[in-house]
Order: sequence, then C-alpha cells, then structure tokens
Amino acid sequence: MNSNINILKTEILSNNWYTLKKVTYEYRKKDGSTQVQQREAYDRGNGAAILLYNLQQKTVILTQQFRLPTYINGNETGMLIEVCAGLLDKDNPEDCIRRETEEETGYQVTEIKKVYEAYMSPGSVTEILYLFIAAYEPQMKIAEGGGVEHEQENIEVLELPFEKAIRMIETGEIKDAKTIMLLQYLQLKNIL
Ligand SMILES: Nc1nc2c(ncn2[C@@H]2O[C@H](COP(=O)(O)OP(=O)(O)O[C@H]3O[C@H](CO)[C@@H](O)[C@H](O)[C@@H]3O)[C@@H](O)[C@H]2O)c(=O)[nH]1
Ligand SMILES: [Mg+2]
Repeated sequence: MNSNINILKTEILSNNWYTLKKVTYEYRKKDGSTQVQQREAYDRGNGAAILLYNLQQKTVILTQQFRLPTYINGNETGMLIEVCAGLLDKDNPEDCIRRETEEETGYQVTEIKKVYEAYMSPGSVTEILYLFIAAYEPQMKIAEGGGVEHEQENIEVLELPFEKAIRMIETGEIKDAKTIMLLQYLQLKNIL
C-alpha cells in the first residue's frame, strides 16, 4: 500500500484477449498537495522466461516466432529471436516455465534456477516476468517442441553457440529484452 495514492476509479477500456484499464487516482505530491491523474495499464497477467544452456557444447537454446507488435513497429519480417517464455495462467512461475520449456523447445529440464524478477514495460504493462536459467543435455530432448497447435504457435527452436548469441545482441539480430538480460546473466556470472 502507498498512502500517497488513492485509487478513485478503474474503467475497463478493452476486455478482449487481455484487459486494458484506465485508472483514475489521487496522487499526493512531496509538498502535500494532491492532484488527480489518469493512466492506462495493459494487463495480460504475468510471465516466465528461461534460458537453456549446455556447458560442454557452450550452446544455448532460443526460439524464433512471429511477433505481431514488433511487425507493426519496424521489425521488417516480424520474426523475433527469444528465450523460451510463456504466460503464467494459474501456475506458479516454476511450474509454468517447466511446461513452456517442454511445449516450446521439447526439452525436459531437471534443475532450474530463478535469477531475476523484472517489470518489462512499467509505464504501460502490468506484467512482472520471472526469469530462469537451466542446464540442458541432448538426452533431455523428449519432443519436437514448436509450441501448442491449438494456440497457433509456430515456434522454431534454435541451438546456437553462446558466443554467436552474444554477438547477435551487438549486431541487433537479437532485440528482445528478456533474452538480452539472460544471455548477459550467463556472461556476467561466467557460467558459459
Ligand atoms: N487469438 C489470440 N491469441 C493470442 C493473443 N495474444 C496472445 N495470444 C496467444 O496466446 C499464447 C500465449 O503464449 P505463451 O507462450 O503463453 O506466451 P508468450 O506470448 O510467449 O509470452 C511470453 O513472452 C512475452 C513477450 O516477451 C512476455 O510478455 C510474456 O511474459 C511471456 O514471457 C500464444 O499462443 C499467442 O499466440 C490475441 O490477442 N489473440
Ligand atoms: Mg511463448
């Protein structure tokens, strides 16, 4: 709770796939005076993401898929390279990311480690993202991956040398924030 904020009204502007809210609230400034503010917030729940890495091969598993919002904002093909990720639904973050890892990459990982929690776009999107890493071995691949058919997911699984993935951040071939954060985490902690 924040005693300087008093929510006055919450309107639903759109409630189609996810929810867009308009919130009116009183904001008490440092000098004690108050002002009424309005802000919109897009609520699509929370999410989890994971970077799979292999210590012997020095490789990582990434995914590639069409992302409409990037397509309408300057990404010519709309294709985006990302770590495996998904929305939480009713799961806790760890169960969610295990399920997503299997669905999207086909790997069944054993130990996973949570490294960060991050608001990815705090001025407009409510989502908090739980970020994980996990070691993978070739024998952990139990399915094709690619995502869930009825959700119309068409996900390509990429296995890349870690050094190449790091270079792809520099060249702009990797432009997704959660992916950059997790690749740099491995680098920062000298894991690969
Ligand atoms: N029909 C329809 N389907 C949608 C819509 N929006 C999303 N979907 C579908 O809902 C599913 C969500 O898939 P997940 O794997 O659970 O989520 P994600 O989109 O990969 O989300 C991950 O990445 C996001 C972008 O970085 C993150 O914001 C999110 O937290 C998560 O990490 C996908 O099949 C997607 O196509 C929509 O407006 N209409
Ligand atoms: Mg996903």
